[in-house]
Amino acid sequence: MGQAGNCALSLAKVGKSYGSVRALDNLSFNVAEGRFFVLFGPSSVGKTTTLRTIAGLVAPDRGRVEIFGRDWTRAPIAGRGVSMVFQSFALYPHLSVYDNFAYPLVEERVPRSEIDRRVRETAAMLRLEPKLDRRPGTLSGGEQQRVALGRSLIRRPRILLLDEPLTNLDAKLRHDMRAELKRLHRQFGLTVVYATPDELEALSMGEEIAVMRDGGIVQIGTPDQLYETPRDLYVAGKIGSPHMNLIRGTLAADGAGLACGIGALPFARRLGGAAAGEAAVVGIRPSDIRLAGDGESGLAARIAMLEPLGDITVVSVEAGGATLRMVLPESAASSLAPGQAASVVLDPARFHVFRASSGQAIT
Ligand SMILES: Nc1ncnc2c1ncn2[C@@H]1O[C@H](COP(=O)(O)OP(=O)(O)OP(=O)(O)O)[C@@H](O)[C@H]1O
Repeated sequence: MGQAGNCALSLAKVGKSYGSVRALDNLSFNVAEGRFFVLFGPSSVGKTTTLRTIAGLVAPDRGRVEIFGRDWTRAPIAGRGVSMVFQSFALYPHLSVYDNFAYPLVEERVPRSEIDRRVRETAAMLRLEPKLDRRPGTLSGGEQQRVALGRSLIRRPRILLLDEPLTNLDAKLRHDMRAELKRLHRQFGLTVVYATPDELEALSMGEEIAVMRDGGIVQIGTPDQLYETPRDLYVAGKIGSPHMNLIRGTLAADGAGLACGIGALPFARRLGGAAAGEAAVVGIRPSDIRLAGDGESGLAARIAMLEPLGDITVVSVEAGGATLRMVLPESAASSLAPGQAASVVLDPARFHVFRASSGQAIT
């Protein structure tokens, strides 16, 4: 975790509509200074509109935006100390890397010698010193992305907004840039708000992740919190790969288990606050299912499919009309074959139980 200091950014009940489209709906969250904060959700969920609202490019219809304790809801863009890197890098193609970096400072009428010092400092930070004379068109995608970052960083923003900055890069470069961004964040204690639809990016970079849906936030937490205690089925389905297995059924009269197609699933402990006979969904992570040991009783199943992924294998089994996915070490899966009978054990201590009606977790 970054140092949880002052509140760098606070959005309270922000709303923004475009005609009948509610881009942002009662959106609230705080970001502590120095934090790497991720807005995570699929396309059209409102991530870009949120960033544009923070940057001052969008005026919200309702709510309040505070940056370091000051109200910026209806204030102009300038002076916020916020800089945004867009998904399309939007570099000046006819200018060298040096001049792309220098441009924002020239606009701010910073003295020439100071510009030169900061351009070189920024280039060093992004390992772009040998490329300063080149034009963007002659750089690789990753280098262009670093130039776009540099152009934002050179203004020394207090808050850096990144809108799906790695989308246009190939897989290897994305990996390198994730590490690069984390390094920059750590080294300079930047406050970052990072929008992405990519689960891996969100989990690997975010110290805190806001899971967005329909212009609002469903849950905010650390990667561990979202993984261990998803608030509802939406979050449960978005965090964790392969996805959580979902088994539908009805709650037993004593709240101590689920009656479902694969039989009675006893819970590790009785659930309070749930009605007997209520339709419910039990979620089980693929890593919380294993093969039964010798002589151990388990659920009768049949191997349906094996997906080897190096060290681990994703094994799909069929049991009682349901398909369950489990993750096994490669060594444990190597002797398995599709069609073979298997006995599997589900860990009741790791069950996640949700109301079928609302999708909310029952705790
Ligand atoms: N200027 C605009 N005019 C009309 N509708 C808009 C405008 N900006 C955003 N919207 C709509 O608001 C909703 C949220 O858009 P937004 O770009 O914030 O989503 P997003 O989560 O960033 O999506 P993506 O991952 O595809 O970039 C969408 O339905 C979008 O079509």
